[in-house]
Amino acid sequence: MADHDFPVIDLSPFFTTPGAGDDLGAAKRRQEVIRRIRGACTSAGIFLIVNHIMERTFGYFQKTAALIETLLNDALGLPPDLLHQYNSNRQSDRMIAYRYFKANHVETKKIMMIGSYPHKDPNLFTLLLQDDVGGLEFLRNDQWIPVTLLPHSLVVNVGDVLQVLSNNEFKSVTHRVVSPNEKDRYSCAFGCQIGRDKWVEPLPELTSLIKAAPKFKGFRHGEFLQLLVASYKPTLDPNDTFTLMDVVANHYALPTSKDLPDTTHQIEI
Ligand SMILES: O=C(O)CCC(=O)C(=O)O
Ligand SMILES: [Fe+2]
Repeated sequence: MADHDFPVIDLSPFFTTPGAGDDLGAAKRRQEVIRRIRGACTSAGIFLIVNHIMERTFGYFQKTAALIETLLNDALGLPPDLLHQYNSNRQSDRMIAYRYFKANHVETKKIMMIGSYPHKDPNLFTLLLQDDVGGLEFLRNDQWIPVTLLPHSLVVNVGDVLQVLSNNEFKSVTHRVVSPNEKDRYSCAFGCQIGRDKWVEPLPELTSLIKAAPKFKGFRHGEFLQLLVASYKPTLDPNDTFTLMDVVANHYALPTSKDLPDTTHQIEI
């Protein structure tokens, strides 16, 4: 994927006032947004949104996440509001502010990663606000690709839970942050989470109801999180290899999931 075709999705059709003229045009533009979100989620699992209403508060992230959840719902062709009903308890959502120190703050520059090791987000999706320093990268076809930097944009990452609910239609994206050289980097992540006791399995609307085989067996989210923690072996030793275990693919994929990616990436840091 070349830098210029990183999916950048303009949400302005969702902020026009109904009745303010050209409603038909706005409806078409909304459909086009949903089509492009589907394209981004079925391939890279990551995209940028622009022209949303921008603030840095928890409430703002919650509102934006609710809109994104609706768009993901529609992009999967689900009955209206189904993802919202599945995930109506918002108590697990969380917002984290990060500071990544520039590389020459650490003892050796051989340690490339000091902030975020390669990982997939264990949630429905994450919204990410980053500054202009850069360093966020995602994995596609075994290549690390920098996420395009655009002022006033938010990154949307598909997470593991959405990959399973969608029966592998949407891909959870592997990403990392490479520590900056010149300046410290600041970012803010909002995770659209589910509770630990929530049951996760491919949605019947995308399996039994359309006579498609489920590609994952069901699991309790808390059990999945435990396996995930046990499988993470990050290290600050530059000679070590960090092994990223894809818990979803390794523990829950059913033999029908022929199109699942490789289960383990060996990543040199
Ligand atoms: O700081 C970033 O850009 C990435 C943070 C991240 O990957 C996460 O919170 O899951
Ligand atoms: Fe992440």
